[in-house]
Amino acid sequence: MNGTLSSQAADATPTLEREFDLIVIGAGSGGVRCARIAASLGARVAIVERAHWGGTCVNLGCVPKKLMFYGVQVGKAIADGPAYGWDVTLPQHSWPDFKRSKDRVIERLDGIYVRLLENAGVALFRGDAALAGPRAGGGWRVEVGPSPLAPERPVTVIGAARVVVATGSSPTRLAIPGADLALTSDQVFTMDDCPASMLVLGAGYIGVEFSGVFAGFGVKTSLAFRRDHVLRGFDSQMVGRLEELMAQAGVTLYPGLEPVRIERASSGAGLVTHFANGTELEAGGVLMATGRHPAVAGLNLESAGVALERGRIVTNARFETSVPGIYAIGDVTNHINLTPVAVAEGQMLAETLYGPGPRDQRDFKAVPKAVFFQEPLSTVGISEDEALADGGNYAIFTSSFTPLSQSVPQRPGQALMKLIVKAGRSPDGALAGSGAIVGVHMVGEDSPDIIQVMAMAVVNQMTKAQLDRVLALHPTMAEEFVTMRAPQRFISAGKVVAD
Ligand SMILES: Cc1cc2nc3c(=O)[nH]c(=O)nc-3n(C[C@H](O)[C@H](O)[C@H](O)COP(=O)(O)OP(=O)(O)OC[C@H]3O[C@@H](n4cnc5c(N)ncnc54)[C@H](O)[C@@H]3O)c2cc1C
Ligand SMILES: NC(=O)c1ccc[n+]([C@@H]2O[C@H](COP(=O)([O-])OP(=O)(O)OC[C@H]3O[C@@H](n4cnc5c(N)ncnc54)[C@H](O)[C@@H]3O)[C@@H](O)[C@H]2O)c1
Repeated sequence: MNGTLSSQAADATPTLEREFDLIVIGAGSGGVRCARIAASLGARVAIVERAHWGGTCVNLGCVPKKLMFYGVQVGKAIADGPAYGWDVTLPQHSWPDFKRSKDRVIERLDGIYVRLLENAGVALFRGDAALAGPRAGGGWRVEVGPSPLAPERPVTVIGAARVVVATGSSPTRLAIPGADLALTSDQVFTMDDCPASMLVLGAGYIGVEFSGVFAGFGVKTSLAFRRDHVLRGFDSQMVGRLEELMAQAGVTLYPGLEPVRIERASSGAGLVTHFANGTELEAGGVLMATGRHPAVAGLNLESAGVALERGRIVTNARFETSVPGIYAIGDVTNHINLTPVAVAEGQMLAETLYGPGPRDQRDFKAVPKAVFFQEPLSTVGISEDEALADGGNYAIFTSSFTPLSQSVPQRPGQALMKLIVKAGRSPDGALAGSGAIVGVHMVGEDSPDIIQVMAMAVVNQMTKAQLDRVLALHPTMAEEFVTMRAPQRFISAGKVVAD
């Protein structure tokens, strides 16, 4: 994969071997985009990757997770088959078979990333990168050493006027005894088989998504979390609906539990997790989904003077760190840890450094998000909780219904959709909800695709009155968003004023 390095001498002496205009550390979502665009704008670019081309999203994140999500949907479709007249027997899911298929797709994608970079003229270096001090005449030296996937590589030093740190983030393990017995999401993607039961710790994105995957693949699944509800920062009514769907999907929810210790079960091959209130839960495996931390270890950032704050690299709006010539993008800045954000940052930085400036100004305030549970929760803009907290006037439109697709197999579970609209007062003082659409939320099938489109309305400040001009496309789930007529309630000065 790494033609650039194959011709290097096996001499371990770190001499300045090649010079570039830009060195990008980390070939993930942000780094690859930044390197490709900078090279296309005429810069001489090197990219260093210690593990997988394409980074977390392609190898240990969004893509394999979405393949698992699809795998679960296939199982549901097979289960619905008899009700629709198909003669099917529900087979057992085979994790090893699925893993082989998934790995083939990821391997192909890794190859595509290498070709994209090479075709753009970027020099690829496989190894562990660290800042190695200033370069004579300005800029920085970067040392590329052995890494777990390139253990034999000699140390190379390359130099450039500018360095972009795009090293992403890594899973965090809680500092509790036995934490090493638990898996992280990285290991779930690479494990050869899945235990018959799984306990997931932590109910953020990864905890909720993997609970849906395990339960959907027939694994007995429990989810234990510290707070009263899953997913912090989302609209609480939507979270409530998601929790109903999680329970219907067979995920046992254990709120209010703080893990304190994990140990091997005395009987069998399972693990017992102990919680602060004395509760003990046993399962074949434990997934620790308790957050991620910026990947800054070993980069020598402190000795270069790069300012960190709670482990993340501090940058300004131009992605500049505290040290001239060193920039940072993506998860390592812990800004908004999503692939499209890292990609947009990489593109904007390359266009700023080697072009006339960013071609487009992205809106980082209304970022569409989806949590890919079996019925995903998707959202853009403000939640009803935020509308209540900000003291303004809002109209809340909702629609709750059983999707048509579920009627034949009589599968339980209701979709929920919500529009949050700025409200004004008519001359008689009554609230009227026809202003800007500031929040759109949905729990249900296809919600990520529907919310992606509705994000256009929020980002471009479309009004509810404009949305009302759109005819429905029938029969679809999405049509509910253009057929909501009367608000369920208004919010004014932090209070619900009509229901
Ligand atoms: C399980 C999971 C599911 C996710 N699902 C989604 C989703 O559905 N949608 C979404 O938008 N986001 C999702 N994310 C988040 C998304 O993957 C990240 O926000 C995104 O990958 C960040 O891109 P990045 O370029 O900042 O870093 P990364 O993609 O993490 O890339 C950083 C790269 O730097 C390399 N690196 C680190 N240190 C060094 C070093 N010293 N030398 C050389 N190389 C180094 C790493 O090996 C890695 O390849 C998910 C994340 C996880 C973990
Ligand atoms: N669909 C997506 O877009 C997607 C999917 C996965 C991950 N991501 C990105 O990756 C990031 C990381 O995901 P994540 O799920 O690892 O993190 P998260 O921050 O979303 O959730 C972490 C969970 O761990 C819990 N936790 C933290 N410390 C704990 C402790 N000491 N004891 C018990 N529980 C504790 C938190 O309360 C929370 O429930 C996300 O914030 C998101 O930006 C996005």
